[in-house]
Amino acid sequence: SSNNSTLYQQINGEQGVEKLVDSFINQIGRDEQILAYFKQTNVAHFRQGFITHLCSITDGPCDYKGDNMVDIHTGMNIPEKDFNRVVELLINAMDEQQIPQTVQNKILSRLAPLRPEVIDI
Ligand code: HEM
Repeated sequence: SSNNSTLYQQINGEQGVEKLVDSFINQIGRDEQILAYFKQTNVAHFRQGFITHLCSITDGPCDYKGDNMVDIHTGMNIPEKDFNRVVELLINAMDEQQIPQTVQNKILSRLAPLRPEVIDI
């Protein structure tokens, strides 16, 4: 059982997080509706920031030092529908990386509280 390991270890550490974020970015690249939000984005910067943030919220050895979620997403006016779509794209990426369902659910439950920091601001 992996009950004694961090969520970060359960997604295969640094290499696992990098692969997951690359799959996620690929998913975004194939979704016109969501891709539109990223038109002005430096993808390399987004990739590194998302990797560090994910490492941090899965109790990995990272300290996310980027802007907070509210500051980053303010002015994007993201509706709930698009938030839900991004969650779907992340699930697709986790499926692609064959992350077990139980582990996926734990990751999603750590992202859920951030919802009000991202939606409609
Ligand atoms: C819980 C959900 C979410 C989390 C945890 C999250 C996290 C992040 C993080 C950590 C970054 C910064 C990466 C960096 O350091 O540059 C970022 C940037 C960004 N996010 Fe989110 N995000 C979420 C939901 C969304 C949604 C739903 C959208 C759009 C539909 C979105 C659009 C963006 C865009 C466009 C950027 C890049 C901003 C820029 O160009 O500087 N995010 N997000």
